This record gives sequence, structure tokens and C-alpha cells, in this order.
Amino acid sequence: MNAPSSVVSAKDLSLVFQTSDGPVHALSNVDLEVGKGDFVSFIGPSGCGKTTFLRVIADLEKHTSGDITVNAMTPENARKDRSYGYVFQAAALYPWRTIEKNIALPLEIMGYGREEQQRRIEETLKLVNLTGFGKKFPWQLSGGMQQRASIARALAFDADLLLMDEPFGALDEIVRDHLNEQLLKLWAATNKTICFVTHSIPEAVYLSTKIVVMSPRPGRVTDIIHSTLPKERPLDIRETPEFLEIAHRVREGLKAGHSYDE
Ligand SMILES: Nc1ncnc2c1ncn2[C@@H]1O[C@H](COP(=O)(O)OP(=O)(O)OP(=O)(O)O)[C@@H](O)[C@H]1O
Repeated sequence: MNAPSSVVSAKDLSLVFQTSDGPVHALSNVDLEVGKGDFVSFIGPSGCGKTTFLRVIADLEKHTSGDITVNAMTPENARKDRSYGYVFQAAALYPWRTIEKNIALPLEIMGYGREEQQRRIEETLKLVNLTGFGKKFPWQLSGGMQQRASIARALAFDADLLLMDEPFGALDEIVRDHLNEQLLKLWAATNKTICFVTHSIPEAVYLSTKIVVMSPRPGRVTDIIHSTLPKERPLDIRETPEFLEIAHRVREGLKAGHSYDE
């Protein structure tokens, strides 16, 4: 049975890609509960199935066996119900549309009226600190601002669940720190559930209430760490013994996954 507050519930979930080189076990027997309001990070080396798991939640990929529900529905019904917003690795904004037109796109497709579109555009621009930038084109904004605009687009139809696939991977560390801080504030202010893929141990520990450590071939979950850090997290929390202890456990989990392959 799913916990009543379960947003994503995966039970014995596996996904095998059939390729010309034989089967690829992208996900193997994954059991995971993502509760309402959780911030869950997925961390692990390249190829361990992080993106694939997000894509299964988003109904962009079909699992081979096991079960998964999203908001207590099949992923297909959850997608039709607009249960989630998706933020990709690159900002993926349309260069010929202004920022507000980019944010409006999913709203246009969903048939929102002009006034409601404008209200949501202004609200989400404010949430990501981009008020006043709606009329700019993506190329007029820095990389960090573009990524914030793509977060605004994912927030625009106000889904409870946000799927974020390494959204800050291409940005320099200072910008990334700043966006991590802003994302935590946004998460606290909106009460969203967030599934977040990253390669960075400090980023995972700083952001998450739950850290899912994965390892490849076959892609599987090797550890799930419940963070003991408070919800309010200034950046210098990263120097505290509690933070370093969690980071250490993540690192150990990643190392254990690696040795399995040898
Ligand atoms: N459409 C596909 N067809 C065949 N194999 C695939 C497909 N998509 C992913 N894979 C394989 O499935 C495995 C998991 O891939 P996935 O992209 O989920 O990993 P990841 O952990 O997100 O990696 P990265 O950190 O590099 O983004 C990899 O071995 C990958 O090559």
C-alpha cells in the first residue's frame, strides 16, 4: 500500500533497454517512496539510471516490470493530469521567444486565457527573482538566469511535483551556490515535492531531505539517506560536522557502488 502522502511510489521497478549490443539494465529492482514536500536527490556515476528514473516518473519511458505510481496514478495519467513540471539539464528555452513567451508556451498549449497567463508569468518570474526580465530574449540573460527562467516555466502551471535533471550542472560554482540557495527558498515557500538529479555530493547534501545513492550496471539504489539537517540552511551549513558526516556517507555509498563493477 502507498503511504497516503506518497507522491512517487516505486516498487521493484526495473527497466531494460533492448539495444543492438544486448539488453541494458538501466533500472533494477528499485524501491522508493517520495513523500509530499520531500526534496529527493539522486546521485551516482554516469549511467546509473538517474535520468531514466525521472523519465519513468514523467511517462517519457515505460518500465519493464514492477510498479510505479505518481500522485497515486499511473505515470501516463499523472502526465495527462499535468502532475509535474520538468527542468532539463540545459535551459532549453526557445531563442526566438522572449522569456515571458517561453513561460507562456505550456500555458498556451493548456488553453489558459491571456490574463491568467500573464498572472502566472509574473508570479513565477517573481519566485525565481526575474521580475522585469520577461521581455528579454534568452541570449540577453546569463546562464544562471536562463536556468531560472526554465524553472519559472516548469513552475508556471503550478504542479506539485518538480522533476529537475542536473539543472545547474553547467554553471560555475558561485552561481550554482546562489541558485541552490534560491531553490531551497522556493521549495520552502511553495511546498513542492522535488526530485533532483545531480553529480555533486555537496549539492545533494545541501538541498535534500532524502538522498538516493545509485550505482550502474545494473542501475540500482544502494543507499537512501534521510537528512538530519534543519530545513533552514544557510550556505555555511556545509562546514558543519553534521553536513560533513552525511557527505561522508554519500561518498562511501558511491565508492561501494564502484567496487561492485570491478
Ligand atoms: N533510449 C535508450 N536506449 C538504450 N539505452 C539507454 C537509453 N537511455 C538510456 N540508456 C542507457 O541506460 C543507462 C542509464 O542511463 P541514464 O541516462 O538514466 O543514466 P544517468 O545516471 O542519468 O547518467 P548521466 O549521469 O550520464 O546522465 C545507461 O547505460 C544508458 O546508456
